[in-house]
Amino acid sequence: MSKPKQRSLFEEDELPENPMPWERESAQGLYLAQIVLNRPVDRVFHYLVPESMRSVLRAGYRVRVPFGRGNQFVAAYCVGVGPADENQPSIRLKAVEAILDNRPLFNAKMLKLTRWIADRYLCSWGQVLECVVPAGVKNQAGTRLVTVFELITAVPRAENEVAEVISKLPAKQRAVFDVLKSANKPLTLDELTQAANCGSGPVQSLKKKSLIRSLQKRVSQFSNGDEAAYAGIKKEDDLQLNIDQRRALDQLLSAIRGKEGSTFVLHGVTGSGKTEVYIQAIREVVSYGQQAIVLVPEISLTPQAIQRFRSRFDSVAVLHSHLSDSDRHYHWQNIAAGKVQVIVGARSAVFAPAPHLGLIIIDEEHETSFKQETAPRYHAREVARKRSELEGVPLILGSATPTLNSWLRVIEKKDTLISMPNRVNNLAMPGVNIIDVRNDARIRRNESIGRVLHTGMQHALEAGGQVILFLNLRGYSPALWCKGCGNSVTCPHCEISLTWHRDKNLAVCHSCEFSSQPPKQCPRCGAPGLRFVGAGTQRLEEEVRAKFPGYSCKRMDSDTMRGVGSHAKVLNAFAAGDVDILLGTQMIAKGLDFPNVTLVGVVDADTMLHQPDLFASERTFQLIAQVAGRTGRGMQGGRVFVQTASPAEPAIVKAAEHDFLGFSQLELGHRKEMNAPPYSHFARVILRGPQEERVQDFARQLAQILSDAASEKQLDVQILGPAPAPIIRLKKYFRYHFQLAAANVEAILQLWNEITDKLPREKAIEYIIDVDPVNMR
Ligand SMILES: Nc1ncnc2c1ncn2[C@@H]1O[C@H](COP(=O)(O)OP(=O)(O)OP(=O)(O)O)[C@@H](O)[C@H]1O
Ligand SMILES: [Zn+2]
Repeated sequence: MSKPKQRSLFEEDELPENPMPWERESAQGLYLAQIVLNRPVDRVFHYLVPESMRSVLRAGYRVRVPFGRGNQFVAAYCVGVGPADENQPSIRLKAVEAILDNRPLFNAKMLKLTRWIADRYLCSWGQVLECVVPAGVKNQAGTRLVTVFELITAVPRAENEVAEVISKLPAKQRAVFDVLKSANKPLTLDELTQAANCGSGPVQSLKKKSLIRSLQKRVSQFSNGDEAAYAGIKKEDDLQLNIDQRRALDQLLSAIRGKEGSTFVLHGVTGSGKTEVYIQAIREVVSYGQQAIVLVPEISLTPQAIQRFRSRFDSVAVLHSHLSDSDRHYHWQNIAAGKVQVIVGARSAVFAPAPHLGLIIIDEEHETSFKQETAPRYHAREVARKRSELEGVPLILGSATPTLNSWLRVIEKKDTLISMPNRVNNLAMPGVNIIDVRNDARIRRNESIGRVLHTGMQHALEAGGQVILFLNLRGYSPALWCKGCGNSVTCPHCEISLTWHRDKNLAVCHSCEFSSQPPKQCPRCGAPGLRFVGAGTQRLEEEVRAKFPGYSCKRMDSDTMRGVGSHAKVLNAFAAGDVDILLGTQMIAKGLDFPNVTLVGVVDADTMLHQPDLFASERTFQLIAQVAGRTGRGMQGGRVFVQTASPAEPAIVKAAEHDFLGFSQLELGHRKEMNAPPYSHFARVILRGPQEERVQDFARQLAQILSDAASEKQLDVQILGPAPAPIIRLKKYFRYHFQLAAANVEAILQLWNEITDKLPREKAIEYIIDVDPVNMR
């Protein structure tokens, strides 16, 4: 693998002042661009820079180059330019064919950051760069090329000659000429003919006389989405901070003023007012003319959350997944031009091209959606950490339930803890009751709402409060079960139970979206009469409507929330009190701040618990603590009922006690014993292919090679597995996996880099590597 040379990689001013003799020599001859492509191979290619591009082309530009034997033109990224060095054979070099944008897409810091991601997550630089630039920017969405006309000023003719030609122009041509002259900028044909009140003839004549010329110009036609976004939003003053908030802010301000690239873990209980602290910290950097990036989970990009930022700052760009290419391009340009104060967005907003970044914030830092599941498999938290270091700006990781990863860094004093242990306005944390449903007659009858939760809901609703019910399974029933053979019906392509969606009468695979009419007989044993067992949100909704007929109920899950704006509609209705009971999946678990919610029900706390997953306990704790946090945010207080069949489970008990410290101590103890993350790093190699045996064999082969290489190179990396992946069959492929485990991630990276070129290939078998995986399926 040819690693790029650091010397001429970034900006020209980083070149050594006194080049070596051979460099001086070749500098007179060849000028080369270092080019990376969106391919899985991490290699830098050298291309000649034609004379005409020399003064323009720099690192950070997107270019078009001929590639491969057929010399197909492909888009690629220039990561460095400079004179060829003596090792560079000059013959047979191809040349850059075109520069694709009129300004570089990356500055030196972004190039360093993306190079770091490629190294840290074992993918190619080109893949990272490709992922960082939105499609709308690449295809220049929302812009078009138009022909414009301008005066030719530098004419190679004597001035009096020109004056004479002009004085002899017919009236209409003269009018066109004068319009252009007084406009002092290029005009389109329409603009020109309208202002000169003529047809296109005179324009063409002037062109023939070489007095004017036409050229192509790219113009934007962005619809001004921002005005609409700001319509109806009243500007609001910052709140008066309470003591905890004040203390938190002061700590942050001193880091901001000291230009420290350090990380703060803001551990504030649910409802402690973290957002207000973020806002006032942003206020400081905005006052210096700098920008702030706020990362939030996609599902937390609620209208309520967006409004909180828009009501405080004049220009907030919200980057969510429903943006059109053109809107995304518009925001990118505005951000790059420094016109945006605050960028709020999901994972990929960590790459926002803010020119004067002052602060990065990650809210709900425990969310797994900050990890990207396709190449480049980066974690936005780690990328943000690196970016903050490179830019010398603080990073804030906020959560009521920080990850154990972040928490260990606090314990080890690598990051700084800021605590906000109390809710605002002296509100109490809600009381949480753990309900053991093992002996509940209703649950035994296959209902979802047990006796205690039912009574609780009744009281809350009668007192005029609102209720949130949380269930992490969508669909009607998560399984179609056969009495005959005791199996449930699985997807024909995946080893996953089909979920019955009653509204469409379809059995759906939640992994590959395969769907079919539910079979009448068991596909395995042929017995008739399959039973729908268990409950998802659809069935829960039905039960709620039947049991609480006088109250209005809305379901929020990815089935009901497909349309753009559907999310906003339901939340607005809930805020207005038009909805009494809101039920749903993860979507309703985070960030919502509705003071009238007096009861939260966790319908089944065990769904997360029994996953064959290292993080099952941590996720269960986070989820319950977060859902519980949605209540007691007003003067009426609030209660939480957690239904479970494992009432003694520490993750559940600690969440019920709002005891993050206790939970983290316990769980970190376990992890340490097992030498598991965050005490070690994992990289997961996942293989897939159409034939199980061959996938298994190949997995063994790879694992052996890696294990041999580790002992040969004396790298302290353990190979765990291979074993069938928890979902052994997915989308028609059989899957096996193994882990590389080490105390330091560098050892894993080094081992992989040593061996990756030498790994065998097997037709029809693909494999990937996922460093610091969060998804173990
Ligand atoms: N200093 C303050 N005075 C009065 N109200 C405040 C103050 N700070 C925040 N609030 C209000 O408290 C509520 C909770 O704040 P916020 O949503 O920021 O909490 P949070 O810490 O982010 O909670 P969660 O982790 O549950 O999302 C909001 O309605 C906010 O407007
Ligand atoms: Zn499937």
